[in-house]
Amino acid sequence: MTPSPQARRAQAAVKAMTGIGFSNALARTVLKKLIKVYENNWEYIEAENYRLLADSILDCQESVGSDGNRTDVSASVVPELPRKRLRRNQEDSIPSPLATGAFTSGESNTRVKRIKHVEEALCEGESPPLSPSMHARDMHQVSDNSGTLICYNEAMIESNVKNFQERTAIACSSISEKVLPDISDNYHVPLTVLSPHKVPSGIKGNQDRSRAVDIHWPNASNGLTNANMLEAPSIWNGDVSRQHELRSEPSRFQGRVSTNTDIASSNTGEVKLSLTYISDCPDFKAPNLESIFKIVEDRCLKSYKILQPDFSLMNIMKEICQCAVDLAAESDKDTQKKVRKVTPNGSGSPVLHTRMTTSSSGASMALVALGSPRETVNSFESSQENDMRENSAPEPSCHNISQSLAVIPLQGPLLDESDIAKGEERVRISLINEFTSERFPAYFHYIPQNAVYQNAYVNFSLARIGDEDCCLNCFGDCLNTPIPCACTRETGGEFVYTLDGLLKKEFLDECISMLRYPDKHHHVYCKDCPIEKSKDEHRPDACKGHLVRKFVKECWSKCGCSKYCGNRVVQRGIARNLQVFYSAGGKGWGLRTLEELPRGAFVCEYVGEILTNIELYDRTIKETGGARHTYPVLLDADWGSEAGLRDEEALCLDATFYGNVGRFVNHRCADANLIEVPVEWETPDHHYYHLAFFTTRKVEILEELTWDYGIDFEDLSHPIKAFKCLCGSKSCRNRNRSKARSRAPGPK
Ligand SMILES: C[S@@+](CC[C@H](N)C(=O)[O-])C[C@H]1O[C@@H](n2cnc3c(N)ncnc32)[C@H](O)[C@@H]1O
Repeated sequence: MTPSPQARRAQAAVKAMTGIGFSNALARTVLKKLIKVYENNWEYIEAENYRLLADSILDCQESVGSDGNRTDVSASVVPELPRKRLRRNQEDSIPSPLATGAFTSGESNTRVKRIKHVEEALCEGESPPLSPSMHARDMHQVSDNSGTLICYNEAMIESNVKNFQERTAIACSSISEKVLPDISDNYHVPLTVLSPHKVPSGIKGNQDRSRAVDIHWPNASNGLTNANMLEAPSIWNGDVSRQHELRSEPSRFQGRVSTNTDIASSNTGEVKLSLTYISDCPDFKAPNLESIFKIVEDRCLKSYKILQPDFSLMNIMKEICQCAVDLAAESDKDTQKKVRKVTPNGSGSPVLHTRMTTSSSGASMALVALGSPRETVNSFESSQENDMRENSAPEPSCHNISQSLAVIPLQGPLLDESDIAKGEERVRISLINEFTSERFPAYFHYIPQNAVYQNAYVNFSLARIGDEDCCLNCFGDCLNTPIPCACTRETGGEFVYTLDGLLKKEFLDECISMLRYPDKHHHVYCKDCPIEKSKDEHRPDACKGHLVRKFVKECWSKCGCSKYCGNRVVQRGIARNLQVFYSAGGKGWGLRTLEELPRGAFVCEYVGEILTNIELYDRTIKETGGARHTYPVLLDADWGSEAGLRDEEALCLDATFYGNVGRFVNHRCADANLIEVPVEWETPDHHYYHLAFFTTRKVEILEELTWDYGIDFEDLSHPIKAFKCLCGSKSCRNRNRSKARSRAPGPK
């Protein structure tokens, strides 16, 4: 009788096993279990010349412990069904050690196969299928003549390696040809060093909340340190769910190297772009990433006739990130037909925020994608699901060296919809989008007070505050004393606040008039204007003039009054009910009030990083080619009063990366309901001061808060490109170009 196909396959499997020295009985027993567990799915059993079967038999042999006691074969030997075959493509190109006949049996065979098995599990992100009897010492350092292959710490093995992040050491290096003589070198060289706990250099502040990622670009010639290699698996953690082969055009170098470029995204929202070299040439060295970028840029400039002088591959990378964001938002729009109200704990829409930062040294870069990882994946899910199971992301392994660019999401919620200020303000400030699927604004770090970025000279010292600049002998509330204290010197011997904490009418009127009708007010002209210098350092134009602004001077720590003194309004922070909301009409996110505000009410400060003018220039021009809208505000209220302002004294506030709710206030030409007023307290020196928003009129509940950025929409030479104004004001300067006026360079 002709054996059934199933029987024929079983016979072949057993024959293969006896052929390499296993007993017929054991092979049959284990095979039976495998067939059962894998539900007759022979594909797994037959793969790589029955590698799974061979490994299971080896484990079975070991499970007959050193004490001679046999453990239950079904429980301990047969591995669980594999969840995903992440490296199938690569494995296909690598002959199985069994197939090559490189190993016979015995200890070295067992060891190498185990290594391979563990290594495969690493790449798949599964816990390595260590048998319970495997001794920690076996894996603590598995090495042979070729050097260290894999190291685990004992604790991890004992806990059956549940979590890769608990791993303290996994070091990989190439398996030498002595060990795997016929394995083609498959260079999958990581260009990146990924650490989810590092903050990009150049970014200061609360570092552990930021949880951004540093991506370094080591020279391939330097190679990766083992430490570098340690981190990659924990990030990918095996749940790569989606992979797109962007291009699979093997470009032949010296006839023996081909490359693959893949994009993969994981269930946790990571996006990984990887460039894989496949070479059978033993001397092949992966090139340095910067050189690759340079060549690609040159080629693009030539072949694609790209004209922008600031074209760079990094910008293209940023574009890719931006497209991912747009696509995610688009795809969500399609799936959500109705507008949804975002509730604090509600499940939101897919959104991926991207941001790039460059360190001042330029040696490292970070591409950070932020958002709701699960949802990000959802946005891609429907169409490509099956592809992803088949084509999985190549992962670094002992015989693979990988080069990759990775976009890593921050873990956990980034912005809290119930309080975007993260508890940093006296009041909660909620966030809502009733119009689009965008759940959060682009990433920024909330700070309630200004913070120096790097070089700005901001010196707060009690010694620098003279007796004439504080009210040492006051007590309680200065506003209640019959004679105005020394702190009113700046404002002509009068407090500018009413007993209700509002700006007095006369003071407010003058501030408004100054900004709305600048030509009627006094200007000063710098000898060496920092703005003009930042445009052209060697041949700066003459200063266009700066308004001499009116300052509010609040009492402070050196004063004798209490913290609740009526002359301390801005420094006590936000007291009104505000909300960040998605504004209709194309202006993006904005700020509105949830309570009625009287005229002259303090709303919030404009908080950001304190930068020197040069730093601002570097940030906006050198790093982004001027294409990005940042949020800089010049602190030029007193620039003209000093000849030869030093760079570290010509300051501005940039709320792009760090800021408070002030960064959401949109622009309105001429008749905005907020006005920015310079306020000093910690220093009498006007290089640095606070910018506080006060209402110019009564503002209704839910009304959007706006201020006039002072943009000259006609000044096309300004380094920071203006946007197309959608303020809707009758006096919009962008629409009535002839009426456009120049105030401070904009956006201010
Ligand atoms: C300080 S931010 C305001 C918050 C911003 N809307 C957001 O979504 O983050 C300034 C940016 O908002 C947009 N914007 C503000 N006012 C606008 C207006 N009147 N018309 C069009 N866009 C505006 C511009 O993109 C500008 O660069």
